[in-house]
Amino acid sequence: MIVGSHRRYLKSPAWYLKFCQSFCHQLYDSTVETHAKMTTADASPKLQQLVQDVLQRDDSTRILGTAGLTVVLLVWVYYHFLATPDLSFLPRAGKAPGLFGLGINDVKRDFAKNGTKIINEGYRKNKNGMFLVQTLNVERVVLSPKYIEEINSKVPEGTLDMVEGLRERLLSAQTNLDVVFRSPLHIDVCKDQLTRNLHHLIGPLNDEANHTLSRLIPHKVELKAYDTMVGIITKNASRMFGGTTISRNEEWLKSAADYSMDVVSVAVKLRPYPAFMRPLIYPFLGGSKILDHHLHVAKKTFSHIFAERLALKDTDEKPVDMLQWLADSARGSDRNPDVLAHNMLFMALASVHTSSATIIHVLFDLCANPEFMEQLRQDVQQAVDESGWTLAAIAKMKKVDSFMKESQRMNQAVLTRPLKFEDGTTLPVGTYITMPSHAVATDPDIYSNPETFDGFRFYDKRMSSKTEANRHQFATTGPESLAFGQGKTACPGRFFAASNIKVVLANLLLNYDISFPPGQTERPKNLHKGGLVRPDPRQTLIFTPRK
Ligand code: HEM
Repeated sequence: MIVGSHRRYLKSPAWYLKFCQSFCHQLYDSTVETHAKMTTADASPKLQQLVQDVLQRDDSTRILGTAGLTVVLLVWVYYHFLATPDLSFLPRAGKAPGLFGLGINDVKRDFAKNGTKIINEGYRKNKNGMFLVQTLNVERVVLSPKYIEEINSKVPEGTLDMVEGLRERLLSAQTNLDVVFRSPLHIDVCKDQLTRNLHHLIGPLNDEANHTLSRLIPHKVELKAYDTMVGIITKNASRMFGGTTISRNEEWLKSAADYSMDVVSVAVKLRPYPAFMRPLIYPFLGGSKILDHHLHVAKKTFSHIFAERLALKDTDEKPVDMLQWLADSARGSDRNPDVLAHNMLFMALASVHTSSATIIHVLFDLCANPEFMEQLRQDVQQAVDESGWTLAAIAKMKKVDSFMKESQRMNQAVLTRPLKFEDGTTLPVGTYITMPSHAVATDPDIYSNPETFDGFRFYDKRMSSKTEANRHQFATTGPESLAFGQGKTACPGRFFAASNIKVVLANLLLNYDISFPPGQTERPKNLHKGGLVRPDPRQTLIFTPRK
């Protein structure tokens, strides 16, 4: 029935897609039943039917069908028996898939719904060890933060693959992000030039925030927080990418704001298919055209600029922006304007929604705790009065920094980005490891009254002694603070993220009163899915310009 309809399905992409889906579901359903009936030695009727259907076709279809089925079965066997590391010796949190991964979709559905609870329970039971959990994509080993020190100091360089987890999450082989991930260029420029040049960026970031806010919110208005902040952050990030030419380019801004959601949405649609079928399916997904469009916009926006920037000599005066840092650092096949344009799309993916979600959480926490508003405003005013819009002023905004960190602590994703652990005494090659950032952030052994929002929790810690003064900052990472990942593999853009969010927040505080709509006093509940946490995109805020 299925393989026989092969040629007919091939006539139209939609039919072909349906064919692939039904083939997989048939195979999946059949194998589930085969497993359930293994003890009766009775093969699944659906699987039998599938094989019968193939055998009853004419010769050529039969040969093709049989060959196809054999390949599918071999790949499936490889995938479940040989390609997955054996982690069965570890304790597990949440439901376990059946033998050979059967019933895995139910387990994933359960994780989508109860991910936070599952991880938190796993952490409580295995605080000083590690446990296994089936997440929405792969199985991950969740490590106690006590391993951080050991990983950072003893694991040899190159053992942890920083990109592999992201590759898996974004299915980069199909969504074309492998062009970016095949080299560490995007990580290196963030770690090095972006962070080193922060002091050049504060003035332009402030200018951009002013420009946007004066046009977007000239009078009292109620706006959706999510859309508004994504718009402001995309413009500010784009100002750092390439000055006002980029930050005022509406076509690019739209792609930069939408790209990460669109990539994730394609990855979500592709994931149910076995890896070997994804390249066949991808071109027929609606989302693939949208990703092509974003890439087209990125090339149209950046490729001609990269061609000029690559030609600049070291003796030339060079702009201080992401375009130039990428051009200067690119080697080998990365020295290609189109490849660099693709890198810019990734920069948008890494920076826009992460920073937007952070500032939205901060605003929700501010509106729910308005008693902090005036003190934060004074913190900003004093720093700017003393040092102008400079990096020094940003560093002086310690109360704002503390409020941001407390908001991040309370609204943390459950899992940080996973890493591939290549050696070690316990975990086999190919294991995805991760840290339980939400469970740690709400652990009463680490934070007193963890359920209480205390905007100056980290400020008070910094003020408590000289040795603590430079710790507990928004961009500081450590076993107690996992939102940016850890150690050598921590987010390389976090210092820029901290400064940019502070600049935007400081401008909002100085120029507006911000509140929930009348009658609302509590922040909206976060949306949880599969261990990820999002601020509610439906929530509106009222912005009232201050005299
Ligand atoms: C509040 C905002 C942000 C948060 C919460 C955040 C969080 C993270 C996390 C958790 C990781 C993975 C670290 C790990 O492997 O343990 C990461 C990686 C990364 N982030 Fe950020 N990030 C933010 C903003 C930014 C910004 C503004 C940039 C660039 C301008 C950036 C660039 C990157 C890059 C290049 C990577 C490495 C990606 C790779 O492995 O290929 N991030 N970030």
